[in-house]
Amino acid sequence: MVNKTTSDDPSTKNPFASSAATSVPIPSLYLVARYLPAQKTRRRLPSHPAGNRHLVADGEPPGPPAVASLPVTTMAADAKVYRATTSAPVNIAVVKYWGKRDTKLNLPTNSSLSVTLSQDDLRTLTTASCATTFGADSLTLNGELFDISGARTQACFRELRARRANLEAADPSLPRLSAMPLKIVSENNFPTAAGLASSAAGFAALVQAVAILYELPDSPSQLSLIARQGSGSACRSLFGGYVAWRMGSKPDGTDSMADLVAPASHWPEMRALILVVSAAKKGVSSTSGMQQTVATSGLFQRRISHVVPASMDRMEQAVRGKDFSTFAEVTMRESNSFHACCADTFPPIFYMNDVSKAAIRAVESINAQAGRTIAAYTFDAGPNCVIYYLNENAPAVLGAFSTVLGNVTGWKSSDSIDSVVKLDEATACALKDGVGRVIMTSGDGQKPPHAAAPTRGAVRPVAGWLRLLFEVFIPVGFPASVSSDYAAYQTYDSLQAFFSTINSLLANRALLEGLGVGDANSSATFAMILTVMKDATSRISTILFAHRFGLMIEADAKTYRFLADVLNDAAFFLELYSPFLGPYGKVVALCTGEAMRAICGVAAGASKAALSLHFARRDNLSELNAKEASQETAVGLIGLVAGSALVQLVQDRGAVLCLVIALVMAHLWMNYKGVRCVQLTTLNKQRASMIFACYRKQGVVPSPRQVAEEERILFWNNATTNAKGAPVCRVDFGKSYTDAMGPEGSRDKVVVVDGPMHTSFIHPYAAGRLGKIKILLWERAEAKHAILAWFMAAQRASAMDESMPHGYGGEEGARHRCEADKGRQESVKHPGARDEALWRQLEKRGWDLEAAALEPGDAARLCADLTGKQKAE
Ligand SMILES: Nc1ncnc2c1ncn2[C@@H]1O[C@H](COP(=O)(O)OP(=O)(O)OP(=O)(O)O)[C@@H](O)[C@H]1O
Ligand SMILES: C[C@@](O)(CCOP(=O)(O)OP(=O)(O)O)CC(=O)O
Repeated sequence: MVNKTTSDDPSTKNPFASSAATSVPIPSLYLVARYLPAQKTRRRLPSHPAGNRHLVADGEPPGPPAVASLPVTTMAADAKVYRATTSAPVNIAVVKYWGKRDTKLNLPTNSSLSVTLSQDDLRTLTTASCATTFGADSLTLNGELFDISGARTQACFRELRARRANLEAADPSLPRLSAMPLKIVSENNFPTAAGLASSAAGFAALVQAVAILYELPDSPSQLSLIARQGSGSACRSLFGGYVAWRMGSKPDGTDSMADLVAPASHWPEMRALILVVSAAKKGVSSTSGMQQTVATSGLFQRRISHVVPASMDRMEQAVRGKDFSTFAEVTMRESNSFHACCADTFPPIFYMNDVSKAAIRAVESINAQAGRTIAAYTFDAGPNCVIYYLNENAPAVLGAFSTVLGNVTGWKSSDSIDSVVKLDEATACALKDGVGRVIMTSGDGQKPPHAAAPTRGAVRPVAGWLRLLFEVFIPVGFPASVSSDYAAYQTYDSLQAFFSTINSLLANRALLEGLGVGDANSSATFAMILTVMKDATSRISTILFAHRFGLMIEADAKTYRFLADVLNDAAFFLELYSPFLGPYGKVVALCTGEAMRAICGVAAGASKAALSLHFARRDNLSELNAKEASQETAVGLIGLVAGSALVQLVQDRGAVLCLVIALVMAHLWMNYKGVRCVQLTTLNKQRASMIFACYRKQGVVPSPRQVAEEERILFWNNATTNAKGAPVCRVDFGKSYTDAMGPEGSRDKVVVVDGPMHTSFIHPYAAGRLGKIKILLWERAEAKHAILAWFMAAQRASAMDESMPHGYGGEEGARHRCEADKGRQESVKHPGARDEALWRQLEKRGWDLEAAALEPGDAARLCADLTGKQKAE
């Protein structure tokens, strides 16, 4: 698969050219290989809006990751720039590599084992190019030229060139890339040389990018032999998941390579929290530090002969058996053993500082309070702490740290953060002072895209195609990068798109017939007028609907998403039957159908945007939208093929009608199932009422999933019921003071009650007529106040009946409540809107208390004037 591009091609603009600390999700469509005419690449690329600090002399920033390059046959070899891009993950060892037995070949004194971290959060992005016109080999790292004369980089270049040269010798038609100078441009989106394994991701990406460029057929293990020579730990970054580097015993190092212990999918619950204590370059590099240890530490000898072999065995078993407690114990012991050897080096090396030690104390305290090992710390050659934990323990582990480090950057959703674990004062202070940033990530690190380039005409293995399909249609980092309801919703959404495509084919045929195609009595002028009218109706409907309902869609996204398709299907029927109507009937049917479709377009677009916002968990909204479009397009294509066959087969009107009815049913059913499984966490009127009713009855807040199961998609009855279960009141937000007070004649019956940041206007209940509570929020009220006001109104309404027409809001209600409370013990008091327990549970259950979904539309606010009276704006 070849993409011939020029620098004018937008895809050559660097989507990643941002500051080194920025974390940008990596697109997973890796099939990009580029052959650029040299004169074109010399033109500067347009500047990146965020600044082009990473653009290099000839405008070749890293582009999107790639896996394959194919030979170019149309241009003279010396007129081209060959280029490939890839990305590689960071790995953090749980059994540490420390010490070399051969410094030239980078052969270790012990085996090691690591967890590959997610590329969504930490990655190196590298572009390798070669051209005869390049002056010499070069490496630009994070925007600056980097010295590549070192033996390790040279060893990588040499090995890679030798392998390419072998390919060229076997097939003389291949361009002689091995003879061309190499230009490497690389970016790390995390601190370099600060003990966060930048050399691992850096050399893995370099080797992989050149391997792709050279189309080397080598496996990751074979490439790990080369990456190892750049930096030992880099050999493990050529794999995702849990990876061992076997030390080997051969003097030439041909058996010192990495292999996969278990893929990330084997233990996908693994998470990592990194406390960035220092992003500065460390004082003693790993390379020199480990050799000082080898030369001077007595402890080190025991480590390599006894400690590590035992650790490797235990760790491999722990990973295979998904035994976190052993995994954690070995991880922490290993980190301690490695740093003890550093301290035993003469002169001693200290990579950890007081903040690192506070992090260790924090982890110990978390484990002690949990009563079992739920977190494990480890430190590479620097003070930054990596804490491994399982997703199920995220609340306890993250909660403990977020309580003290809540103000540093890097926290993702606070959904599951619950601070049950408390850190002692001294530990908390040390962490607060010393941790500058956190990185929340997981052990689902993807390996770099595989370099084995398919030769032309070669058959891609089935697994490869499946992976490619997965990457094209599924968001990067799935399932962690999306909410848990994403997969189910998208499945139903794709199915509904399939049925809808077939339906639209049938409707289109009817539409053409409606316009007069195949009708000898119809004229082109009639068809044109009809088209113009349809178009005008569509545009006007779009504008009117967007104006009237635009603000309401987000709060009731599920309802509007479903309604959109109901309208769409109604439009199908109108179009389908338009050919049987007279000219005026046709005009009315087709224009109405068009208006419905226009409204469907606005409602579906806006509600989909709200749903995507809910699904996106890693700032990946745009990617989700793009993937959604891809999914729908692909399903639409399949639908087109199936539909075309059906349209041919089914011509009879009766059969068409039956088919359309069946398809519409299937389409609506899929839609209904789709929206049903979405577990929105915002509190709209229905969800807020359901939650509060449940809390009042049972003292517990239901989860978003439980609410989603019960929630009405259409026809929600918004009347609040009283203790006897009779509907007594409607609660709503007032549009203005006049609206809240009601008509002049009945204002004397309205009871006005102030609450926290809101005022309720209570219109009494009477037999046969529902009461009404209108809420006006005060100026500066926030989403939480709106929710509280809603709960308080529901609570007031719950006591309404003939004897208490204003519920708890009126005098009689207040008296009643006081007496009732006096007679009751504290413990049996009815749960109420202001209970701390309610708000704690709301947060714990993951409800979003910051989103203003209760007050769709233009919200009115009360503000106090100078005389102290209140008025609505
Ligand atoms: N993107 C990159 N491309 C090529 N080389 C890189 C890249 N990033 C880092 N390196 C190399 O790795 C070196 C840093 O390695 P070093 O071992 O000192 O730190 P680290 O890997 O961040 O920490 P540790 O290995 O202790 O976890 C850099 O000086 C550079 O030579
Ligand atoms: C502490 C470590 O991170 C050491 C990493 O050392 P490097 O791989 O950076 O060393 P060189 O081979 O000299 O480049 C432990 C580990 O990753 O296993």
